[in-house]
Amino acid sequence: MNTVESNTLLSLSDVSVAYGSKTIVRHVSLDLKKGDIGCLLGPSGCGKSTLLRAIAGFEPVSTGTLTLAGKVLSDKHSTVTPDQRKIGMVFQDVSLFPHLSIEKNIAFGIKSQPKKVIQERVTQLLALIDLSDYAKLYPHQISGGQQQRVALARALAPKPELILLDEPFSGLDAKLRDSLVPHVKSILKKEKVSAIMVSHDQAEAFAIADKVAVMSEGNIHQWDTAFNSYHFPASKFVASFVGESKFLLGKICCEYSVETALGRFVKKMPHHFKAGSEVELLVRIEDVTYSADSDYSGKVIKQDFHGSYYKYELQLNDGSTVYLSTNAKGLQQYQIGDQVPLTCDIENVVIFTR
Ligand SMILES: Nc1ncnc2c1ncn2[C@@H]1O[C@H](COP(=O)(O)OP(=O)(O)OP(=O)(O)O)[C@@H](O)[C@H]1O
Repeated sequence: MNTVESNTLLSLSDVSVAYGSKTIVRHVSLDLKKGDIGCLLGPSGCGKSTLLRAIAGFEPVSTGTLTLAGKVLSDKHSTVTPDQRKIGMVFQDVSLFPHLSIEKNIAFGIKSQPKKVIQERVTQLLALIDLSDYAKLYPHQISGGQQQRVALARALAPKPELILLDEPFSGLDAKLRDSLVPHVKSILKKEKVSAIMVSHDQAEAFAIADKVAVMSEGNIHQWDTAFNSYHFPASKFVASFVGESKFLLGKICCEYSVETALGRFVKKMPHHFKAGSEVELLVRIEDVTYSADSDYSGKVIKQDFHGSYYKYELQLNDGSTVYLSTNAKGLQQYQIGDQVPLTCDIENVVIFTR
């Protein structure tokens, strides 16, 4: 067995999942390394939870093989039951046992173990989630964020090989989420447990995950680091779902460059389009800036206030549009219909077929 294989904890090979005759997850393959956190990221209804439920063992696979630590959990012929999978789960609605104290909630999955072992593990987990002083309280006496940490500790108690988190932060307000996401990440890393989380929020996925699977309509478009998903999107869907971006109409000039309404852009590596091909070029909001003496300009067709910045949508002379953001403290603000001089500076030129 080579190093790559021995480092793999969870492996999905050509996995499909169907409800009756309706296929929801389509031929998905991915490997998750031991200790890594993966995130299934995609719009509502794309099949994230269905895939998570198949990993947990609540849904059978209709094609492919799912293995954990080299052991087949599901294939077309057999399936290991959820309780035999050594997988812990944390759901969006925390579902702690209301009649049990925090420490008894955490101990729930290990109650058949010797008393001393239970005590040690619960004490260790209470410290890990920063709730050592809350052991005797009941779920209704602690906040939503604290309840979510207890749910995580309860799932971690039996030392599962993998933790599955289904939208664990979506019931929480934005500020609490911002502080809880890095906290949960550090808990998972300290426990050295691998995890797969489901999210439809890019910022949340990027903040927690080592690898992100960008999904739509049951397909994984890209299973990669957050950095690569952002800077080297594998498909137009990934490019548009991750980050704030638009696509410029373009025409290929030679093997390195493309001509657009905001000038010519040159790739570092040759592309594979024929000269003359009509294409689309990814332009992120941060690529476009105001530039007083530019030869290029766009007309403001939309304006949104985001507190610290304004976001404008500008139409170029060929009909394509780009985003521009300006610091809301600045004096320079534009009205609908204003013509704004622009430059566009793109670090990694990403081109798609039109
Ligand atoms: N038990 C079920 N029986 C039949 N269809 C289902 C079942 N559960 C989910 N679906 C359908 O499968 C599709 C994918 O649902 P799923 O919950 O996996 O998506 P999701 O990406 O997790 O969405 P969300 O972010 O809204 O939770 C949806 O069209 C949904 O209606």
